[in-house]
Formats: sequence, structure tokens, C-alpha cells
Amino acid sequence: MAVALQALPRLARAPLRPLLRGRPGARLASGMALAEQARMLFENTVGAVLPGPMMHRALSLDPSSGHLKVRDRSFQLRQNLYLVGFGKAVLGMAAAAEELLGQHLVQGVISVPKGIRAAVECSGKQEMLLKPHSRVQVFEGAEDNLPDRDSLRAALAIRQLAEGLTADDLLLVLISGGGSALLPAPIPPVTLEEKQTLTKLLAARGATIQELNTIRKALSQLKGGGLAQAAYPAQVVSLILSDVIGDPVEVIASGPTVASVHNVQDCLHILNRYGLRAALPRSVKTVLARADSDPHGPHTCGHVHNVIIGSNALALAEARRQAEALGYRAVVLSAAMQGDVKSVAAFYGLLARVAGAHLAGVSAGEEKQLQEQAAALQLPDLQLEEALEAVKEAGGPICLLAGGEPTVQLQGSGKGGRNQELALRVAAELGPRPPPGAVDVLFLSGGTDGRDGPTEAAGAWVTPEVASQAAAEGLDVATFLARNDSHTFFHRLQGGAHLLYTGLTGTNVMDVHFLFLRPRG
Ligand SMILES: Nc1ncnc2c1ncn2[C@@H]1O[C@H](COP(=O)(O)OP(=O)(O)OP(=O)(O)O)[C@@H](O)[C@H]1O
Ligand SMILES: O=C(O)[C@H](O)CO
Repeated sequence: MAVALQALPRLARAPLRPLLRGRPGARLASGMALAEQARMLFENTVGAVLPGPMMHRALSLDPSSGHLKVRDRSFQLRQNLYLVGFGKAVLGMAAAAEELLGQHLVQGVISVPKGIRAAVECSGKQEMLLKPHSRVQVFEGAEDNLPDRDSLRAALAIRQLAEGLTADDLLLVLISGGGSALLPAPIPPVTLEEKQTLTKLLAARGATIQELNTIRKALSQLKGGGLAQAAYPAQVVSLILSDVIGDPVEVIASGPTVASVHNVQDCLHILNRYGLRAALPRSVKTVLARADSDPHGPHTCGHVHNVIIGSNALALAEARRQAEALGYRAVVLSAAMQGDVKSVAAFYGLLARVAGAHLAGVSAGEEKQLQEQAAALQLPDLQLEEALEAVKEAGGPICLLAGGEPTVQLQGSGKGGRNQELALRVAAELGPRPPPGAVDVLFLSGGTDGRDGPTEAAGAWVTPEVASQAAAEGLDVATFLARNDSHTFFHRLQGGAHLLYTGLTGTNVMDVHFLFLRPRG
């Protein structure tokens, strides 16, 4: 455990070090333990997508004129700024907004996860906390990512603030993943309990986030553009930290400032698909029937400016820059890694062997199989050819980067998360069939929010040797995988040395995967 815990103070207490900026050089790559580099790269990648740096990148204020620039748009501030927010990363986003724009801020309300202020305080990240006499009211709720009474109170306070605005006002809306559960405002007669039950059932039956949020929008006063409509005629600027593949603004936190394009038929199809249509509560049927004959049609959002300020792609771009500074040839493979964790692990196993063979200068017999495996994953942005070309050209240290959110079909009752499970499955792929030649290989998978499933770890890293090291300690990889017990496995292996511990990071742009290959000697 000692080794694993060493990582904690680095991320939790100190500002992240700009990692060896500037001069690349193979000397760096070879002089430093691979595991230490991987761990540092993860920490620094997360550090680049913390709410503060992203808000500073997106916003700038001219203090003399009061002009607020949000990317390419300009807004006049004159003590007319209001703020609302909901999501797992919103506390830090609000703190940065207060720091930047505080003198113009009249009032704010945010809805954030239960316990987040205590966790942030505990980790010493003062910059993610609001000022002592802040004008922003904070509600904590949605334990276990489900809407509850506390988040309902927050949603009502947010709606009230929005409805009181005039054409002279500017509403800043801070949005991040987890926002749907933190902004529940069911359309009567649907009750909070009914919404909770329906959300749970859809999620448990495997509905995608797109499907889940289509239903949430249809039953909500604020989702699907409802918040933007409540704020009209004020101008609305939404700053969005994406936790959904492809960064679709209408899906992230159920798009409260984006007009919904779905109709009742879409909802009924989804409910049918998951066998829920017949058992719908009467209230839900009433609201859906009403929406069908709504004379106002969908919300209009012409007064809204939606801006994505952070995403998985941004994290990967930073990881690539930092890996290059360490002397690696770095390539981003995909920011849309999804699909069953078993297929994703098989892909990484094959990729490591093919890339390793190229580096070792031996023939890569499995290249066709790799291409088939990649095609089966259907990743829209996969840069496989580019990556393999880079490996062939580089002939030296390589770092392949990807991100997204694979899915785990839970079968056992063990303790784990999708990152630890992916890492362990990659270890199982590489153990019996490691890459050929004298090449060191390391694979890391980590959740940028710092919490992988219901565990305290953010993820884990593995090498092809993990399976045999585990066997020497009496741990059988296949047995732990069959129980979905990856966390217990890594916790026991070498005293937890392969686990990543960062604590709650205060951000969330899905997961990142790093594959390092380094010729030995
Ligand atoms: N024992 C386990 N082994 C592997 N994966 C697990 C296990 N238990 C839960 N999970 C996975 O963890 C995920 C839920 O955890 P988590 O809260 O980190 O993800 P999330 O709800 O997608 O939130 P976020 O997007 O903010 O990370 C689910 O995808 C679930 O399948
Ligand atoms: O809150 C939500 O809807 C999910 O985290 C996706 O953004």
C-alpha cells in the first residue's frame, strides 16, 4: 500500500508540476522507471482538465471595460451576472468563476454531489472552494448519482433564480457530468420517486446515456432546454465540461440549455426497448400524452451560447504533449473508446503485441487480426494506421493514448471498476502472449474523476509480468476476473503497488488509457 499511497499527496496537495516541459529526449524516457512515468502522466493529464485551468482557458474579463470574452463572443458585464450550476465538477468551476468575475456576480445557486466540499477541503484543494461569504448558495445532494430531495430543492432554487432574470442580465450556467441527477424537476404529476424508479430501471437494463437522458428530458421542467426557457429574456452562457463520448451538448446533463429534438415517439420506443412501457406509472403516461399535443412545441434557445470547455480529447491532447516532453513518440488513438471491456482489452493486448513486434523489428503476424478487432469496436475517430506508422518510424519509446468509457457487464459480486477491470484484462491478455523482443510494456487505465466504480482507487497499471507476479503471490487473475473483483486483486498484489490513488479530483472527462512501449537497454 505504501507505494500506492505515495501518489496521493502529489495530486491532492500540491499544484501539479508542469511535467518536464520543453526538451524531449530519449534520455528522459530511459532514465526513469516506466511505472513512475505512467503515474506522473496520469496525474498531470488530470491536472490539465481540472475545472480551474479550463475555466481560465475559456473566459477572460477586461476589468476596465467589463467585457467578458467567452471564446469568440463578448458580453458586457455591469453587476448583472448570475450563476447556476449542476454536476460533479461544478464546485471548482463555480470557484473559478467567482475568482474571475466576482465583482459582477449578483447571486448564484449550484447543485453538487453530497460531501464534495468536505472532500475538497480534506484534500487541500482550496482553489476549488468558494469564498467564505460567497454569493453562491451551495446545495449538496444526489447521493449515489440518483436524484433526491436535496437535489430537488436545488433544482427549484435554480429555476426560481432563472425565472427572475431580465433582458439586462447574463446567466452563466456551469454544467458537468452527473448534472442530470443534480437537477431533477419532474413535470407534475410525475413525482421524484417515480423519476428515481424509472431512471434506475432504465440504467439497470442497460439503456445508453443518450436513451436515459431522452426520457429524463421528456419528464423534466428544466432539462432539454427548459432552464434556458426559464431564464429568457436574459442572455445565457453555458460552460460545459463533457463526460459523454463525442461531446453532444444535448446529452450532457440532459441539455438544460439546448432545445430538445426528441418527440414522444422516441420516448415510447426507448421504453418499449427496455420492456418498461406497459408498467409506466399513470403520471408518466399523462406527461408524455400532454407533450404530444403541446401547442408551444420545443423550447427555443436563440438567446443561449453553449460552449464545451473541457473534454476527454483535451485531456488526451495534454497527455500527448507531456509524453512527448518525456521523450516518447506519442499518438492519440481515440477519444471515443467504448464497447465491452473484454473486447477493448483484447484490442489493447493485440495492439501491444503488434506495436512491440514493429519496435523489435520482427514480423507482426497479428496485424490483420488487430484491424478486425478495431473495426468491431466501431470507434469513429480511431487513428490505428497513424499509430502503427508512428511506431515503425519511431523505433524508440512509444506512448499510445486513448480515452472514453468501456462498459462492464457485471456478473460477479466483487469489488472493482471499469478501469481496474480493463487493466486486469489487459494483463490477462499479455501474460501468456507478451510482445516479442526486448521491449518494456505498460498499460494504464484511470478515471479522471479519481474514483473507479465504488472503490477509492482511480484505476490501475499493469505489465505483461503481472499475471506471473500474481501467481507467485497465490493470486489467480482469471478467478478475480470471473468475480469482477479487480480491486481486491490489485489491493493484494504487491501491497497495492499497481493501483492509482488520486482522491476525488473535482473533474470528470471520462477515462484515459495509456500504452507505453520502450525498447530495453
Ligand atoms: N465490481 C466491479 N467491477 C467492474 N466494474 C464495476 C464494478 N462495480 C461497478 N462497476 C462499474 O462502475 C461504473 C460505475 O462507477 P462510476 O461511478 O465510476 O461510473 P459512472 O457512473 O459512469 O460515473 P462517471 O462517469 O462519473 O465515472 C459502472 O460502469 C459499473 O459497471
Ligand atoms: O448527468 C448526466 O446526464 C451524465 O453524467 C451525462 O452527462
